[in-house]
Amino acid sequence: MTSSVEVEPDALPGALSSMWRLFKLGYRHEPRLLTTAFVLSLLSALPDAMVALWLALLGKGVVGGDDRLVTVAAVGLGASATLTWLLRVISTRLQRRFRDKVTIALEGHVAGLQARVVTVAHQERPDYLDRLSVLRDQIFVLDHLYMSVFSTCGWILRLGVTIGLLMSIHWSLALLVVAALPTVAASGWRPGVERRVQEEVAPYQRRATHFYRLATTAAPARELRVLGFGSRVATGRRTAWDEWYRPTTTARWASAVWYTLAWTVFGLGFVVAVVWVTDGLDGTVADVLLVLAAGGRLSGYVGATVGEIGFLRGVWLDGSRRLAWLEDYAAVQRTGDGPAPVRLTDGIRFDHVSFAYPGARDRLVLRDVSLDLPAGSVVAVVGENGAGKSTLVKLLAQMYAPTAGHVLVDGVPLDTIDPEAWRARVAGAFQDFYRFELAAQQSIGLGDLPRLDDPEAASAAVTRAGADDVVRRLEDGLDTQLGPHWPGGVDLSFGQWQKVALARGFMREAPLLLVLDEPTAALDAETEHALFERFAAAARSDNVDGRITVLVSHRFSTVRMADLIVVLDGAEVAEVGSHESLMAARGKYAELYDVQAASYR
Ligand SMILES: Nc1ncnc2c1ncn2[C@@H]1O[C@H](COP(=O)(O)OP(=O)(O)OP(=O)(O)O)[C@@H](O)[C@H]1O
Repeated sequence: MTSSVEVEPDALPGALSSMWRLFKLGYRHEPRLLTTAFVLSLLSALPDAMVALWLALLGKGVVGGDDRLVTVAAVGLGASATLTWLLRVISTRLQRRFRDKVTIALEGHVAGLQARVVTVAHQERPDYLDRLSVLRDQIFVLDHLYMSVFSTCGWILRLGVTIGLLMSIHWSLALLVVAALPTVAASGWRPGVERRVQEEVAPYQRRATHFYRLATTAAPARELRVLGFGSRVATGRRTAWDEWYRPTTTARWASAVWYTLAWTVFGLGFVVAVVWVTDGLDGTVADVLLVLAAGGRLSGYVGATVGEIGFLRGVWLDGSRRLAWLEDYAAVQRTGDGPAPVRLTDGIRFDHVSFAYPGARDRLVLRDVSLDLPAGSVVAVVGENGAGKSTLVKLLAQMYAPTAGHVLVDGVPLDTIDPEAWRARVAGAFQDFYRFELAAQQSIGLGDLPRLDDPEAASAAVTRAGADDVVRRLEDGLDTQLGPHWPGGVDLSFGQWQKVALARGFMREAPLLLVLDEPTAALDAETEHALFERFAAAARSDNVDGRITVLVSHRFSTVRMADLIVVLDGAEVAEVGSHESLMAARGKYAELYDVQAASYR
């Protein structure tokens, strides 16, 4: 068992180890394609690198009048050209196949990892979102890493052959590579600088994208028009875009200057080498031709190697490091492995629980909360907006672990229980529910995966959620496709979607914890009241498992029927008790109740 959900690997893992992990992943999915693509990309490098040798031999043959040598060199040149083309075509086709297949595997892997993380911090923390945005939005580019590594190896092989050819004239010509070192150094250093700048300004890029979506998608379209802030959105996008673009281009321009300086050094070195072979070594025509051909190609190869390594470090490697980080993150998030209880006998206890959201550690959202939720009870949580009600519910559902203190289930710390086992015994509906645009049967059945396609279970859940009227109006009943974006799909009103979400929350028949976090906010007060009356009655009569129902609501007419009411105020528990005892105490609850009751008079 690992210790805590709060262990978070903050730094991105090393580049080489991340790349190695990505290769192992590719090999696991496509061993043969990966190996063949790699070997072919090496093979296709060889004939190209040999061209310098054939040119030198051709020159020597022509100058010395050696027809045999001319023929050999000409055949060599022809064969090199043909093989370079042929191997490149085959290798490109193969690589494309490998990329298609590995992209599908990678997408599945990343989606699986993100869904497997037991907490939701990585989807709520801005710094993690920035880190993961590349993986989420551009997962398809990760497969370029493989190609980039293959090409880099190909270019390095060409470089090796070319240096060997130069050394066949004189060993010191290998020093030409030293003149290329500044270009290598620049390509190792500048992409890192550019990447850091990009990471710094990533929030602006996300904001620009957010504004773009605001301006171009259907959901905010009505408010955008009625409130008339369309032009503000456009200006906001422009500003965010500038905030992203300016530092990015400055860094790119600085890189361009450094690269130019580095290449100037190489150019000078090349000129010195040619002059030295001609004058210093009194080289033959073949030597001069070889140093010209090989040296010229050397610059091309160094350029390509450096460019490829730059891409590799700047883009592709970065993606693999993010993926490795996500893998580590998902791995340490595994928490308790203990079984979930079969039934609750005592209940759930908050023992001096404090909580601050990751990324905002200095702001306690819950402070030293101690609370007993007795088995079999209906508990209502009330408090003003932002008081911490939903956060309390998130801790109960193990979306987060407390920053301090413990949540105990029948005396057992919740973080020692396997989150999946615990969540299998949790059911509920939330105010920020998701509209699953599937057939109604599945949109509801998702609430209990093993019974996804079970119409009887879905119908029972619909009745429990008081959503019969919604299903009755659907032309094909539970078989109706929901969501206007799909063929034959119907859209529902917000309240109807909320009832579908509520039915989904009621799919599980014997949860130990039923969480209702303002799931009926869009329904009228009377409907909500009637619904909760039924829930409360069911919780009291048919509750052999000691199920605890936790209800978050702003409506006191609903809240008053709970056995226990918890009043949160400023991150702390202000009061706990039944409606009657809290009214008698004339504290915060009575004050809030009276305000609401007065508005109904
Ligand atoms: N993911 C998050 N990251 C950082 N802070 C958060 C996050 N979610 C909520 N908060 C903050 O925690 C505080 C409590 O939020 P919470 O959603 O628990 O309140 P609530 O009582 O449910 O409010 P409401 O009645 O409006 O739903 C708020 O100040 C909110 O800004």
